[in-house]
Amino acid sequence: MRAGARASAVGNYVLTGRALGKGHFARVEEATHSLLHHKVAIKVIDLTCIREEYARRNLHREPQLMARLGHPCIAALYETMMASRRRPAAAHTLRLHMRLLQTNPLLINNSFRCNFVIT
Ligand SMILES: Nc1ncnc2c1ncn2[C@@H]1O[C@H](COP(=O)(O)OP(=O)(O)OP(=O)(O)O)[C@@H](O)[C@H]1O
Repeated sequence: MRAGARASAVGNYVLTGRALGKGHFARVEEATHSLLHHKVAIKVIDLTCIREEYARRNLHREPQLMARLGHPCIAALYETMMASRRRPAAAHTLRLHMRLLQTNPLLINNSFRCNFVIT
């Protein structure tokens, strides 16, 4: 954990303070399960940044797809969680708890090809 950073918990997971990456609407952070001690990646999607009605309506498509897939190229999804700091009824983040990939998932080894199409 970074010097001066405070440990914060998401359910049973404690954020380690290590940022794994950043996408358009999300940041991805490393966390450790407080009882099982295994590490996961938590993708925190900021719902307040999503303005398009289409994107809001289809918010759960990514996790629904992830939950159906099992492949070494795709991080397994463990759990999803809607969260709000103040009002639980007005969730402002969607969190995806997934397998921590040890290498950058965007670097694809030339000797390995994914032979499937997601429709
Ligand atoms: N399961 C994971 N384990 C380790 N690092 C991860 C994992 N998932 C994502 N990351 C890191 O976080 C970065 C951002 O992930 P995210 O899924 O938000 O990005 P993206 O797909 O590139 O962006 P977007 O979905 O906004 O187009 C990735 O490029 C990767 O470096």
